[in-house]
Amino acid sequence: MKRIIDFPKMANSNDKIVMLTAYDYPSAKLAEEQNVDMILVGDSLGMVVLGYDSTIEVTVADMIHHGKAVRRGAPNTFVIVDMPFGSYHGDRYDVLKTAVDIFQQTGANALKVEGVGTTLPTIKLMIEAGIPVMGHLGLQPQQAANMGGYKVQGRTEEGVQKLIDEVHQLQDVGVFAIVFECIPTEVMTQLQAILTVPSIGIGAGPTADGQVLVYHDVLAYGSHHIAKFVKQFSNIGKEAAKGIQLYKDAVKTGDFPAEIHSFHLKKEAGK
Ligand SMILES: Nc1nc(=O)c2c([nH]1)NC[C@@H]1CN(c3ccc(C(=O)N[C@@H](CCC(=O)O)C(=O)O)cc3)CN21
Ligand SMILES: CC(C)C(=O)C(=O)O
Ligand SMILES: [Mg+2]
Repeated sequence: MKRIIDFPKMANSNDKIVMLTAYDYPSAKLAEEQNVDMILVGDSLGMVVLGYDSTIEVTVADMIHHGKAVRRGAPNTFVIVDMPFGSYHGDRYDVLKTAVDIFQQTGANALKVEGVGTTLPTIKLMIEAGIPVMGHLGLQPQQAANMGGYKVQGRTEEGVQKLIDEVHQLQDVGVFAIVFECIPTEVMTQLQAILTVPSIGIGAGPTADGQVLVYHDVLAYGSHHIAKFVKQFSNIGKEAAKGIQLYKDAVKTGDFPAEIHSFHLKKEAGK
């Protein structure tokens, strides 16, 4: 497991950063084999893997459980683990303990936290303790209940100013990159003028230094809601359904198992 992997230094370069989520051993292995630049163990796992209808239900134990599996599947890729809902808004020394637990147990290269506000001193403390932190601005799914749902952010002058302030705050305490979720393309470009760390967009247009998407969205695996910013690059769900149907039919008809799948008693010598 590689604890020290240089974060791709691609801010304002033409080489885009490719980030993909993964939640278990096989998804992480596939992502690493295709050389994605970074893997995010997103708390979106609550929705696409565990079947909750928000990320609120996801626990620190869930993140550690899935983070460890991802690390086993992708030992040589830069892995970021999301801090889940409610795990980073308390006393900052309590939060540091939680962050250290997730960081140590998963073998992640960095942790990600949504938003800024009162968590700013906590983020600073985590970074001082040696945990690289990735920021996450714009739409913050853990705040959906406060934001009136999964809505595009930064569409008003006020909203843009808020984003500018938040970028400065995060950069000043030393985050190494920031995810921007669901903001207008023009606003992303405007923010890039003040950004000194790489921007990773999801629903933030084409100018960001990198892009991130959810594994199950990219591969059309599962029957979850598909946001406007998603492009499905293959259709695993359809392939999986086909395989299950063929298996079922083969068992029903008796075509499976065949002779090559069967075991026999050893033939005794002389018989
Ligand atoms: N499968 C999946 N993909 C994700 O990207 C994702 C999750 N799950 N779960 C956690 C969060 C939730 N996310 C979401 C979910 C829905 C929208 C969405 O539908 N947004 C509207 C915007 C409407 C508007 O304000 O105009 C859209 O139409 O895309 C956006 C982000 C992103 N994350
Ligand atoms: C959508 C990405 C950025 C995320 O935070 C997640 O997958 O949880
Ligand atoms: Mg997340």
